[in-house]
This record gives sequence, C-alpha cells and structure tokens, in this order.
Amino acid sequence: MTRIKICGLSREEDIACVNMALPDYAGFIVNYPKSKRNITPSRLRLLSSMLDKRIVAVGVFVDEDEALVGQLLNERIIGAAQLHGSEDEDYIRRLRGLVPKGAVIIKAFKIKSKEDILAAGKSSADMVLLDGGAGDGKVFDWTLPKMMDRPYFLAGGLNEENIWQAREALHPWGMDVSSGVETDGRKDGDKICRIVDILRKNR
Ligand SMILES: O=C(O)c1ccccc1NCC(=O)[C@H](O)[C@H](O)COP(=O)(O)O
Repeated sequence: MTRIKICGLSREEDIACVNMALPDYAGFIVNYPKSKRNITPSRLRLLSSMLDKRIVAVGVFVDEDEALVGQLLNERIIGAAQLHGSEDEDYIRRLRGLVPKGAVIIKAFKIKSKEDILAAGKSSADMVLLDGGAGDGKVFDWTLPKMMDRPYFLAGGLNEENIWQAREALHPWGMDVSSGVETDGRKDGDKICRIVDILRKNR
C-alpha cells in the first residue's frame, strides 16, 4: 500500500475535496508567508478540525520556532510535523523533547545528489521526504532514491501522468503531491480524486 499525502491545502473547499478523496495525509503550509499556500496557526486549527478523522493533518514548517511546532503537535491539531527548511539534528532533538510519543517528525530533503540521499538516510526523523523543491513541481533524478535504505515519501512534480510510473520504479512508502493537483494555482477536487484513485485502485 502506498500512502498518499495531498499538500498545500488552504481553503475550506480544499478540505471538502480531500474529505471526498480520503488521502492518508493532508498537508498545510504554516506560518510561511513566502508561500502562496501559507495559512496562519489559527486557520490551521479551523481547517484541521474540518478534516475527516481518517486523514492525518501534517503541518509543513520552514525553520519555525520549535515551540510553536511542539504546541500544535501537543494539542493534536496536527499528527505530524514536516520540516521543510534547514532544520538540523539539534532542532529535531529539541522538538522531540517537546512532543508526546507518537507525534511524527518528517524531515524533507531537497535531492540534488547522492550526498543528499546519504544525509536523508542518516536523519533521526521518523520519516524522510525526498523532494525536488518546495511545492514548485520540480522533479528530481529518480535514479537517486534507489540507494535509499529506509522508507520515504517521494515528492516533487508528481501528477496524474507520472505518479504510477514513479510508484512502479521506486515503491516509496508514501507519495506527496501539491502543484500536480492544482489548476490555476488552486487545489482541484477532480485532480485530487483522480490521483488518489490511481494509487488506491492499484495498491
Ligand atoms: O507548497 C509550498 O508552497 C511550500 C512552501 C515551503 C515549503 C514547502 C512547501 N511545500 C512542501 C510540500 O510538501 C509539497 O507538497 C512538495 O514540495 C511537493 O510539491 P509539488 O512538487 O508541487 O508536488
């Protein structure tokens, strides 16, 4: 079974779409105004409360103060925190000390070389996410994850056309999609349903 995460939700309509499609994870870009998908922590509280309980809310953070990330995990507003900036092992250790057992820490790695794969392999995070960019549809070289020796999320430029090919080539633990399920910069319910279906029907 390949898990699927739909990332970058920001509107009530987006929640209605994922509640229909039922991906495993729903991602929210929190407190990062440079992103067009940015939402505030208070909006995160509202949107995550509207999520179907079968979907795990993931907060995506870029070099955020770990106190805020820890608070959102402790309050169970999110079930997992995805660290998408330059957070290091010290940051992960500090965050781990703030949160209950079971709170999942995901560290994202931008993959440009074999060294990036080796760094991801050594991360103390519960899960790693291999990405070509940060919500900008950039695909990276798919031959590189073949040397990964731990489960991972594959991200970066996935869409209806290539997600099955990527799954067959790499068999990742999970797959993460954002811009590939958007039309004119907004989440598209039909695309979300179709991409979830592709993985579900063939799992
Ligand atoms: O989506 C953003 O705007 C974003 C901004 C800053 C850090 C991370 C961001 N997104 C992270 C994600 O998890 C995306 O889903 C992932 O990069 C894949 O995006 P895409 O290539 O567009 O499918």
